[in-house]
Amino acid sequence: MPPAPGSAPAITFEAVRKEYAGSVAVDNLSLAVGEHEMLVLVGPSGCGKSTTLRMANRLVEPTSGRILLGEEDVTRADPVRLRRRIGYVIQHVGLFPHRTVAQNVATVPGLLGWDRGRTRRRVDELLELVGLAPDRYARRWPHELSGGERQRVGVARALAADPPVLLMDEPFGAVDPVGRARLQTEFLRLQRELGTTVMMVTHDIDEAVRMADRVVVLGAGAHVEQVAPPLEVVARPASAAVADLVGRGRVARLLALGRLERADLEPVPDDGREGGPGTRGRAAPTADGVRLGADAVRLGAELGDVVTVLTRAVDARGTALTAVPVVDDGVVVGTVTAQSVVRALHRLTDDAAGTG
Ligand SMILES: Nc1ncnc2c1ncn2[C@@H]1O[C@H](COP(=O)(O)OP(=O)(O)OP(=O)(O)O)[C@@H](O)[C@H]1O
Repeated sequence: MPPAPGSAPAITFEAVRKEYAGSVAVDNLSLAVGEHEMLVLVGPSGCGKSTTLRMANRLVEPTSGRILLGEEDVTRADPVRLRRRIGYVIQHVGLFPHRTVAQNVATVPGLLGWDRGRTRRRVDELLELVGLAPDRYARRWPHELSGGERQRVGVARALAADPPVLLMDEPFGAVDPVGRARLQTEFLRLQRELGTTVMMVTHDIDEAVRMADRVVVLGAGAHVEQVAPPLEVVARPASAAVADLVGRGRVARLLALGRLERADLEPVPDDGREGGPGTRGRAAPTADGVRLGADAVRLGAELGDVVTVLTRAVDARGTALTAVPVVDDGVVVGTVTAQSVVRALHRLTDDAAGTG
């Protein structure tokens, strides 16, 4: 979610600059992460993503500018205390090899001086949350886990003391594509449930558009090319650099993010026999060219799902149908064809260019 009007952002970067030995990694970054927001930074290698993230928990000190956590200036906060309030997950999760899964997850509660009972309950709860049954996993050692399981333990460890803010640097980078998609979905569920504010770094635009409330596309020196919800970044790239990043597979991404609207639909055909002019709007009519039932799609459906239904729809004789009814609240409100999907793609992209 973008920051709610009037509420203080969870993290604010104000004209932040970072130089390493005279070379500029982050030039002049101003950015705000809303409370409970999932903000994803994406951009080419070396553009300053990790440096940006690491300045928020003072693993890296800014050369100039301010970073606020809520209203507190992190550059003045005690770094150790700060890091207990901010969870941090990195690609190769960095579990302590000589500590069990439970001991790893209990790291921050231990530092905070929680008693054993409370810590144990929290560890079990967190392991359940990330899908690792405590009785099977709590006593295992990191080397006895798969890469995906290690990553889950890393997430559980970062969330153990329920930090309001979580920083994640390529958290799923080391996991295979199938495991990765599952972890992304589960992580999003967890983040929504806990309301954690997350700032995440990835170089994978698909991961960014899949997970973010807002995507931040960065160029060299952490120059902000665009900050917008995923659909807008894909449909309306704000610069050539963003267009480049989303260019390959853009249509597939638009299909995954865009939804079917009334303006995209064709009328219900009026064949003069069945229903006549009154066909439209009636629940489940049957008319030639429009077969209702399994092949209807909902208004608001994901465009990709609409295409799937369209490519599979056949009539009683097995002949491919070119139009599929669209239902809203149990009422047929029109039909969708390949042409309607193309129209929807134009709507999404033309709107952006201010021409549609
Ligand atoms: N400790 C350091 N000392 C000197 N230069 C550094 C240091 N850390 C990063 N840099 C440089 O700062 C720039 C930004 O690095 P950073 O790791 O923030 O980029 P990134 O966008 O996260 O890259 P990647 O996607 O490859 O991880 C790079 O040019 C990098 O070489």
